[in-house]
Amino acid sequence: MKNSELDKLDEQVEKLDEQVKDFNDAILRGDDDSDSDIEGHKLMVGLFSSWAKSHRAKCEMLTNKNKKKKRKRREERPTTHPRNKYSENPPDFAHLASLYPSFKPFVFFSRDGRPRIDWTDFNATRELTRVLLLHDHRLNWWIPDGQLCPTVPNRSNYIHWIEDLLSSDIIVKTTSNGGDKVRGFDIGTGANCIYPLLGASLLGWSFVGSDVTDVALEWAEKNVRDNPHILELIEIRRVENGKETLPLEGSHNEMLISTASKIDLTENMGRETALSPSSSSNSSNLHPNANKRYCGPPILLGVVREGEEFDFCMCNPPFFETMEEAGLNPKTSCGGTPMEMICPGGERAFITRIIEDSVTLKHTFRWYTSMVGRKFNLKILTSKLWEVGATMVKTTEFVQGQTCRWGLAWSFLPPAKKIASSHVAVKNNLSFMLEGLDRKFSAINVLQSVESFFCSSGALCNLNTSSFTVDVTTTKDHLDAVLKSESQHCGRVASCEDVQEATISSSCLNLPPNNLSFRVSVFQQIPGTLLVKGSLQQRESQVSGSFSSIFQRLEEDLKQKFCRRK
Ligand SMILES: C[S@@+](CC[C@H](N)C(=O)[O-])C[C@H]1O[C@@H](n2cnc3c(N)ncnc32)[C@H](O)[C@@H]1O
Repeated sequence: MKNSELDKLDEQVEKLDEQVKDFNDAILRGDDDSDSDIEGHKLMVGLFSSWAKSHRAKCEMLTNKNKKKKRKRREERPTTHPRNKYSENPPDFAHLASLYPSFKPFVFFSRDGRPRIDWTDFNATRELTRVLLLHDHRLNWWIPDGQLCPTVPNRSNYIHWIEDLLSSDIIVKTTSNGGDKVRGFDIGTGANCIYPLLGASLLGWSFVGSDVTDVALEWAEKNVRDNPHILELIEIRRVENGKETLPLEGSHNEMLISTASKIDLTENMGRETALSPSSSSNSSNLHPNANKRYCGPPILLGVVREGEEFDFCMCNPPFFETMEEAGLNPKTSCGGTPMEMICPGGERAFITRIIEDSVTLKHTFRWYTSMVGRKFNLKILTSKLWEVGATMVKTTEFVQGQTCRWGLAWSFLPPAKKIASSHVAVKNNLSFMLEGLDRKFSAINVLQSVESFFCSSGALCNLNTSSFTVDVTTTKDHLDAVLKSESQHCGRVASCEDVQEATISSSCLNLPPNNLSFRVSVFQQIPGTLLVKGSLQQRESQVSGSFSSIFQRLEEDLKQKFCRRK
């Protein structure tokens, strides 16, 4: 409700109150109307007045609530990746216009004096992308009219997220790929070839970029050739279309098949997911496209060559099923032809095929990743990944203006054994695996044990069985007590691999003066394996050392209680 509407309600309440006053005066004066009439009117108006007041109060409460909700949503929204060139310095249109005359005609100044471009003008968005790639990345770039035009800040986020995945220790590192050299595979690189261009110029990665259409292949190759400094790093590869064809606009439904092929991933998945324990398989049947299968050209299988290995694959899939769906955002014009934007079954079918391929290709890639356009699909795809035995599934959110997309990553490599080790002591997020769990133990038993581990020292704990989390708040004294009591198990602790950390005593810890608040979450990985994650709520670096130590103690405690000795 707007403030002007609240003002109107105020006016009405005021008028009704005035009428009640008039009636009171009339009664006091003993006016001609019979007393009972006046009393009746007064009662009615009085009732109206109190109804209007309570209605007004409710409206105000709702308005405030909505405002708070909106503010909270804005604050909670993840921002640009911190290493993204544009996170602190968004593109300065006026400056770019002064440097690049071809960009100048597209820049205008709004009433508040800020330089703007018309996001619904394809030529403007294409020219912006061209000058940003040239100015900030020294890349020569162009695409023909109507082809999908990428926004540089947004595409950079995906590259930096992959960089994070590759540098994290959550899955074992493979060395077969020649040490530090990173090699990626961009599924559907498009005419714009944006990911290989950014990955090669920002980070020196090499790429295979695949595509199916002549125009994409021709222009991707041209964009690579026009940048001789990274020419050697990028190979553009044609996907042979074979017998299967991409849909013509409006005719895709006939091309969808619902019968099982080599692995039927469209079956119900009756299992909790790490993303949301409540996103059960049944939800997959709510969607009209639940069982539609991708039947276009090959994606990875048949395109990746014998003996090839990659650190990652990435994909900005054709998100939509129809062009009507694709053109839903009237606020921007980033182009996009049917071949780029749509596929039978939409993104869910396309990514499901990547998952199927990954089950066969397994360790050919260290990380498989894809963008996902709908949160609903993210949940379903995450379920599928656990079902097919991925050892690790990670998700993230990419926000660009009003558009929200998700990143999905998975791997079949073994998770790294000891994640809470000394070199990650300064991190705010820690995790470890509980492997070889006895059948009789579930995630709930582990959660309860986490709760009693901290509660026994007087720490405040809040166990939430629907989100599978325990929120812990400890004071310095509680923390001291936990660490002291645990150090009594020193004989056992000292015998474990990470002697360096196990010998830390509570007295030599730099305990934080204030409370330490963190969340412990438990996720089902595969049967008999749980992932335990700890997220520190504070950002101060001085508390993360204590957090790491306490988390290490928790790991020892849980492993002793739940894991079978090998
Ligand atoms: C949404 S566009 C992404 C283009 C570019 N990567 C980007 O982010 O702007 C999807 C691309 O996938 C391509 N494509 C569709 N099916 C494919 C397949 N089976 N293998 C490789 N590319 C495919 C389309 O031709 C299109 O260029």
